Amino acid sequence: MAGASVKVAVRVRPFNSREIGRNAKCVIQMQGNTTCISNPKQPKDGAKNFTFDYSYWSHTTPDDPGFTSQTQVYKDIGEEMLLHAFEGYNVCIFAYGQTGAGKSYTMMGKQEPGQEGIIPQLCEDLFQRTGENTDPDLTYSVEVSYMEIYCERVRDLLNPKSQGTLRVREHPILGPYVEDLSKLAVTGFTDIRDLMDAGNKARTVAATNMNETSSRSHAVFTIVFTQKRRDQMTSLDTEKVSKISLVDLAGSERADSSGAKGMRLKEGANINKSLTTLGKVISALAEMQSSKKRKSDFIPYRDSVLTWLLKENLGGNSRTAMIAALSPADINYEETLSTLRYADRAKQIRCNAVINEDPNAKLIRELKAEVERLRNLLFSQGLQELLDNAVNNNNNINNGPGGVAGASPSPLQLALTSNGITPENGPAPPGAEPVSEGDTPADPDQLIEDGEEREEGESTENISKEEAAERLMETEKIIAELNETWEEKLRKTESIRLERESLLVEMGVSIKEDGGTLGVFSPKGTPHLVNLNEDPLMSECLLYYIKEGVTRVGQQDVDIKLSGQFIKEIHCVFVSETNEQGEAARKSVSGGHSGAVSRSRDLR
Ligand SMILES: Nc1ncnc2c1ncn2[C@@H]1O[C@H](COP(=O)(O)OP(=O)(O)OP(=O)(O)O)[C@@H](O)[C@H]1O
Repeated sequence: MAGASVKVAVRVRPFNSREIGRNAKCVIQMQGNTTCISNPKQPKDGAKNFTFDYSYWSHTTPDDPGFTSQTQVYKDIGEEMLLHAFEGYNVCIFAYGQTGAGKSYTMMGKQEPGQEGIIPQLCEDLFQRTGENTDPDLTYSVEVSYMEIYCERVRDLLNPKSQGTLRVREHPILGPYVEDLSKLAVTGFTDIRDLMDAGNKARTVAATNMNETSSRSHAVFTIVFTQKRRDQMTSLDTEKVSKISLVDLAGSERADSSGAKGMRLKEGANINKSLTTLGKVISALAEMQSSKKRKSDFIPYRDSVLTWLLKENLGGNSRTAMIAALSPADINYEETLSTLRYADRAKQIRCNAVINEDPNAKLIRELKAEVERLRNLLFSQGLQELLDNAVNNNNNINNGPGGVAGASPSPLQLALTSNGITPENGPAPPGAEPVSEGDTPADPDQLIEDGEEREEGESTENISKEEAAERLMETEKIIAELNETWEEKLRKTESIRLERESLLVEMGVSIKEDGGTLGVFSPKGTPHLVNLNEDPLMSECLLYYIKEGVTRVGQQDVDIKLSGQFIKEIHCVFVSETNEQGEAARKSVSGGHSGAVSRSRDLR
């Protein structure tokens, strides 16, 4: 398995209504695994051919023999990656492409038969397979996290309490990770589907509140899949843990072609920072393969949060697949060509995946050794008294879980803070306000600085007492997390679920079914209107359900009349975001609009 290439697929979608309205021409052709793109402006320029592991033709309808369905894409890519996860490898599937090219459709899809994307199909398949297990010595556990990276900041999509930005940190043993990102225990497909829905909803709501659109953020859905086998003779357990990372990247269009201005342009620059860095990482990895000269420390993983967190998946310990989503339309020729080139480069990346056998025992051993080293260091700096206190009181490290990680401060934390050791960038001191957005951004510049000061895996010999104290707390917290029992994880998941539900009700984003009324409710007078539009360039309908009656949106009155579960009438005039020429597209809607209702059903 070592040295396997990144699997690369491209997929072309049908024309959307805007493209049909403009009489768009299809510039993509596919034959076997070859994709051909022709330049609409310079037919003489000749067509360009690219070969990938898969070229998926989804431009037509299922009755076309060459058509590739959601099921087929899952079978080729999702299932293969899931099987690698069962073998114990880390796996990653990421979707790349211009806004509206079909990334979310391929990854998430729609909640309609035959329209589910890779993520729900993979989750269902995972539980189908684990449910078929008849070996009493083999048990499985599944944990899920879902985060969004927007403008280089990380948000937890599953934990309503986590309102601000999470810190991206580096641990000398574990590598890059997101501090305090919730990892929720799930016991079946329904659990995971509910979390997926909750996360998608949180993503849309957050985007609406901040006047963004979800196409500007990267969404990373992670499944930690653990297989535990009991050896009857020794009564010892061995574990294989694989991390399944499923990534829906932000739209890849360049700022100038999306007509972005002002704030949008700035956002674009930040998003492009992640995507540009991803491009640089892919190029550097490809070059490393071809020249065999450069060392991996040349790869600019640290230059963006996205590449830093996906480090293992890009050329490291992972089996990785990339799906590039293509627009078929002539108007998008330049962007589509650039997507094809990007995908072509990704083909050259090779990853060195290894089976993650028994990492917990090894990890805990290594982490304990690290704690020992750090203690010795603090001891040598005259902090013996502090350490004695901590050792006497702290049973987190040596005697199993002393409580849920991230809950109250440990005796060691208290001892360190009472001795005035609260490192500048360390965890918040006990009783401190939660980290608010802007306080500790996951700033890649900071990551670079950190990297310059402390190289990966560097020993503890040369670090200051502040750093040692910080690292000690960090390691202690990680050990507590690793020691958490499955029951504790389930309890934590349930309490977060209850919090999430009550928060959504408070925010007015909930579904109430009293005699068929379906919508977004507002018990506290908070916004009645949630914009669930995913694609600003496709101006079919920007406004989604609300309460019956007139709602004022900016300068607009939106008048909605309901009939059972259907919007009977909707009257409004709205100005969409800029179209690709940078003009504001104005459109009025009136009359019945059942489409809006079917989208609002996605809120369920
Ligand atoms: N293969 C496909 N078959 C049918 N419809 C598709 C396909 N791919 C995309 N679409 C439709 O095209 C629209 C845009 O797709 P999608 O939202 O997946 O784009 P995206 O690349 O994720 O955009 P964004 O960057 O905004 O998230 C959606 O309405 C989606 O349902």
